[in-house]
Amino acid sequence: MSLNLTDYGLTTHFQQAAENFPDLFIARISGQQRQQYRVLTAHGEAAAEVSGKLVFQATDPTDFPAVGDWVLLDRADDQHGNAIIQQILPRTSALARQAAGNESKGQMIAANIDQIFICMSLNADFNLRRLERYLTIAWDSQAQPVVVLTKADLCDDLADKIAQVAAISIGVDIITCSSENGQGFSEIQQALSAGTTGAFIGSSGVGKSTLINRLLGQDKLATKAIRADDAKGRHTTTHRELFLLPDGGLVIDTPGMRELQIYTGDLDRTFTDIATLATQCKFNDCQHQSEPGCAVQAALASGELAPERWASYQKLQHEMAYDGLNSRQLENEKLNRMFGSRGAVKDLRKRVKKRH
Ligand SMILES: Nc1nc2c(ncn2[C@@H]2O[C@H](COP(=O)(O)OP(=O)(O)OP(=O)(O)O)[C@@H](O)[C@H]2O)c(=O)[nH]1
Ligand SMILES: [Zn+2]
Repeated sequence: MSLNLTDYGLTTHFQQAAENFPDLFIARISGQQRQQYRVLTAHGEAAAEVSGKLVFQATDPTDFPAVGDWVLLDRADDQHGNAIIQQILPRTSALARQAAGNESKGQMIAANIDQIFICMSLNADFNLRRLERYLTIAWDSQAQPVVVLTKADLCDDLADKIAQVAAISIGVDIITCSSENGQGFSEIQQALSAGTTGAFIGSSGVGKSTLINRLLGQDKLATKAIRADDAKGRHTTTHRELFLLPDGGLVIDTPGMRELQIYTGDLDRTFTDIATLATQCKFNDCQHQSEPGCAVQAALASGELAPERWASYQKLQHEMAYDGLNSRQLENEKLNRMFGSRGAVKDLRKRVKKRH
């Protein structure tokens, strides 16, 4: 079997990065179970594991490959044993979460995602503060967020709900959909164009699996109703976590995505209104508490800034702590490390810490 990796999202960006290593073979991670990886190569799907050198050099869980990563293998297939992953190519985006039991280390959920579809249902799950939280995670990953409002069939004040969402989703497209009547599906398909990779995040039960199955044209993912039957052993789980859609887009769906908590975030992108206000404060280092000439406090007093939104901002700011580094900085840090500049990394950390 042979695969055209362009179908699986290979771009000239990654191709060029791989050309620096003419003896190695490019592949994309399509599944992971602990240390065991599935990869897509030009020759088809193969089993792979990371090299000892990669393990030895790793200083952080995010140094390990994740689903969606483009990697370099020592061989083109696994006919003579697992392919060995020698290198991870620099990521264009990274979705990470806090590693279990570790406050300062990140764990990769998925890499090289182009669009993050933030799903929120128009009935029980509707919560603007939660949306701000997901937007913050999405912006930070470097992927483009898209808001997907699900279960439109269960909503009778659609225009009002959309207006509320639009007010806080600055720079983001909003798609309204329903799996009951197919509304909004073509818009999602358009946003997930051929060769680009999407991920669906959002609370449990908002309809992510239902949506992905619809896009796939078949029931590959167990929805809540089906999972209840799982105890009877009717459905075997696949290790595949990267799916090719009939229309050419790709979807990454990993278990970690379903337990996404805030870990790093880009607050300035989610709260551009507050970021703009802050530039108008009298003091550069204004903490927006009781300083004279604080534009944020003034906006709160005049009603221009909603107190719930300000509280949400402060809460998220408080939760985010990774030596103050966001995902982009973490990736840069990784590049430095690849070029052996440990000193540079330490300096970066120190600089960022000072700033906060
Ligand atoms: N009325 C209505 N129900 C829906 C729609 N989409 C999904 N559902 C139902 O909502 C329930 C949850 O859907 P899932 O697709 O399993 O939700 P999920 O987001 O994948 O949930 P997790 O896997 O727990 O993260 C199921 O019973 C679906 O049938 C919709 O557009 N309209
Ligand atoms: Zn201020």
